[in-house]
Amino acid sequence: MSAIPAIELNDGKTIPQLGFGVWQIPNDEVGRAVAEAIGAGYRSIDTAQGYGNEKGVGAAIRDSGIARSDLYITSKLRTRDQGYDATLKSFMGSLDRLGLDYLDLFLIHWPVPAQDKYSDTWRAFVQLQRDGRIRSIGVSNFLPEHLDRIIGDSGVAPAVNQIEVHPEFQQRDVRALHRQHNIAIESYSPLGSGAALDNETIGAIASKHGKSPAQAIIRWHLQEGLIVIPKSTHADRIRANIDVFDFELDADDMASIAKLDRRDGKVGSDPATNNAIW
Ligand SMILES: NC(=O)C1=CN([C@@H]2O[C@H](COP(=O)(O)OP(=O)(O)OC[C@H]3O[C@@H](n4cnc5c(N)ncnc54)[C@H](OP(=O)(O)O)[C@@H]3O)[C@@H](O)[C@H]2O)C=CC1
Ligand SMILES: O=C1CO[C@H](CO)[C@@H](O)[C@@H]1O
Repeated sequence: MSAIPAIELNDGKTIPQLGFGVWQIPNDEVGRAVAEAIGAGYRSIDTAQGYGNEKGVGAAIRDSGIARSDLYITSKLRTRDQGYDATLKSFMGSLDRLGLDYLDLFLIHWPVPAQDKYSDTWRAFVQLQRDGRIRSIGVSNFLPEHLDRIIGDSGVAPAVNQIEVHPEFQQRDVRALHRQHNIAIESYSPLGSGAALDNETIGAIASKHGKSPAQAIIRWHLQEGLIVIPKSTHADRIRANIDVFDFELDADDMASIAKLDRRDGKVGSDPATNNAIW
């Protein structure tokens, strides 16, 4: 089993570059998937309050027998709990459901500009980090204007912005801006929620290396310096998605994938307008 590389964050902490996402895995099924993932060598798990499966994730990590310090657990604050006091309370709910006394990473799930609470919410995140309850604090689905506002108001830049990135939606201009603030990008829906797996170019590159399309795409994220959190409920796919450290995409492969970027390649919601209950 190859070691998963670590990415250094702007707060001096590190995060495994490859983790396991659990969106759409029900609470009573997530334990089996997380156990498979940990057995396969994943150490980082990405959940969210809105996924409704923090309890199942917590039980699985306790049952795994892996030391807490060797695991990296991320959750995300749901939209309806934004605001300074509500955030402090809601975060304790996550710890309780997960059965943990700290999180490695906690993210504001969506900025939801219409409710205009994300700056106060971020101040609560900064406080929770100072109190030692969260190792690293970050955001998700934040656009550059949302980042500017929280950094301006608090003086603290998030360590991570978790956003949609995959070969058909590469966000190269946004990624360049993040590099200026030294904010790491975590690619969500890294396989385009499955949609990017049928791409012919990806298929040809995968065949050339004797790998699957998912493995070729995950390798692309790693070589782009992105943190990547593919999801699967199938044991064979969970294992295959981490078996990506014995090959390398070459410059031609990377150049071909760069051309797959499309303005309309997005599979998730638009952060400027999304007011979903997450
Ligand atoms: N912050 C945010 O707003 C968001 C965060 N996320 C996070 O990102 C994670 C990953 O994104 P997600 O949208 O789930 O989608 P992914 O891009 O990880 O794709 C998952 C889909 O691909 C399939 N799949 C996975 N591996 C393989 C494989 N090796 N071969 C064939 N098919 C495969 C899965 O099917 P199957 O399960 O049947 O194997 C599933 O349908 C989420 O679980 C969540 O943690 C996602 C969306 C938004
Ligand atoms: O985390 C999430 C899972 O996917 C959903 C659909 O794109 C998102 O809305 C949500 O933020």
